[in-house]
Amino acid sequence: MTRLEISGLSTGYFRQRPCLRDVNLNVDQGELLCLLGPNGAGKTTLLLALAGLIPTFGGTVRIDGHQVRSGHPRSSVSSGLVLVPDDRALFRRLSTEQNLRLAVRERGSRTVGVEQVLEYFPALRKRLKIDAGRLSGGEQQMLAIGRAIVQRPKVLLIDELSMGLAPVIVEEILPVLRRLAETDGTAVILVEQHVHVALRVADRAAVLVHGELVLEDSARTLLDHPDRVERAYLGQGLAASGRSAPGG
Ligand SMILES: Nc1ncnc2c1ncn2[C@@H]1O[C@H](COP(=O)(O)OP(=O)(O)OP(=O)(O)O)[C@@H](O)[C@H]1O
Repeated sequence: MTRLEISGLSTGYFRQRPCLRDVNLNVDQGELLCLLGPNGAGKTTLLLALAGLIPTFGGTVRIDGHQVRSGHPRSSVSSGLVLVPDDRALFRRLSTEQNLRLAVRERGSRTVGVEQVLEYFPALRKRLKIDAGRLSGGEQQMLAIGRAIVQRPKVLLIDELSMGLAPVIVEEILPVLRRLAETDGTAVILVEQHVHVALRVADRAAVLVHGELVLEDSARTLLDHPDRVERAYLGQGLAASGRSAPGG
């Protein structure tokens, strides 16, 4: 079943000069899609638009068939969409536990308890009383995703999951997203700069270049044919962007 349906979406920071043009993308219930693309392609912009944090200039976004009001973060949140931004948006001076409890309180009845988050991320159990600002980068990312999990998102958007994290930590976090998709039916969009890592965990991948989706296929197919992703990037100069090459 299609959970997230993006049709003809155009968005950006200036109406006269949209960064994204006519984006069409569907994500199914329980599906994990990785969104790839070189620097400045518009990946973050797409997530911000879906979360209602920047305006859209055309097109529609639907979750479970219901249209989300564009440019209204509350409409996105009440439709079940949760964004984990690249800065992780934690309350740094509140403890891990307070960060989680606040997320429970913000969302009311549809939430899951703190205990369930600790089942997903046992590493946080010993850090409950520590201020979020004093956690390691990996723990902060776990907490940020934990705050999202509390809200039982229908659609979960994660920007730059592995930024600044050791590979071993990333390997600990990614299976949680898989589990969330499989057990709760969450549709996940993961923006990830390590192409190979992303393709290994995702069901499907989409490559955004210059604000347009230029490639969409199953992650398995693209893992077997990394040249296709490479070619999509190459128009934008993969080497110059500093991104890790597919397979790297
Ligand atoms: N606040 C802003 N105001 C104006 N233009 C912006 C703003 N943020 C981003 N842009 C521009 O929008 C375009 C898309 O940027 P975006 O950050 O979405 O790309 P990205 O694919 O997420 O790149 P990266 O991987 O480097 O984060 C770029 O040309 C960027 O310069």
